[in-house]
Amino acid sequence: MKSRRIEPFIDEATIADTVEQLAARIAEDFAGEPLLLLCILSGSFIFTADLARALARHQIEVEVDFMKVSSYEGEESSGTVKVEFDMERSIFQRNVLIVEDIIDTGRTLEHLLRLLQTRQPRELRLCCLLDKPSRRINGLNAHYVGITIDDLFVVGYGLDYMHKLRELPHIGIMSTEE
Ligand SMILES: O=P(O)(O)OC[C@H]1O[C@H](OP(=O)(O)OP(=O)(O)O)[C@H](O)[C@@H]1O
Ligand code: HPA
Repeated sequence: MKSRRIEPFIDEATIADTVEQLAARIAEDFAGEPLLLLCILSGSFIFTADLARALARHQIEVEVDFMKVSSYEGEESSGTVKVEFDMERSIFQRNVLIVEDIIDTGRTLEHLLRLLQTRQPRELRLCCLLDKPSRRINGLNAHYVGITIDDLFVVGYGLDYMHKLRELPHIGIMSTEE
């Protein structure tokens, strides 16, 4: 039977510093302007909560909305993103910041950005805590990137392995061994 091993990777203090630095940059760019944070469920729920509070410390008022999407490739559905459930608010002529825990291939975000652009936001930007650029299949880049990592499978701080381990306060590298 395979056993699961989780090796410490990014500790709580480093995550907190990273969130603070991201908030400082975002606050500089959106000073005095309203901002709608779009939390992409499920993995981003912890990051979004921390980012929203860090932005409040920088006097940025936010609204928070949620969306759940899944991307899939197949003969018929290639190139689409399935909206599992949509956000409540209109983004027409609003400043929107998509909040993601991780960008891997970039497939999910490429499709989501295309969909959201059709709703004509004033400004649409992307913030991710973790970025795995070596896995990218397209030219997608986030405006705000927390930490760039190698091609590793990471868990914790919202990131899951088979719907588990999201609750870990730090981020670990998961491997399986016989
Ligand atoms: O760049 P990509 O290759 O598209 O991968 C990134 C996506 O994968 C993860 O979500 P996942 O589909 O695992 O769902 P979850 O957030 O509910 O865990 C992550 O939260 C991103 O949305
Ligand atoms: O490294 C990862 N961990 C968890 N979920 C993910 N989705 C894309 N990459 C990852």
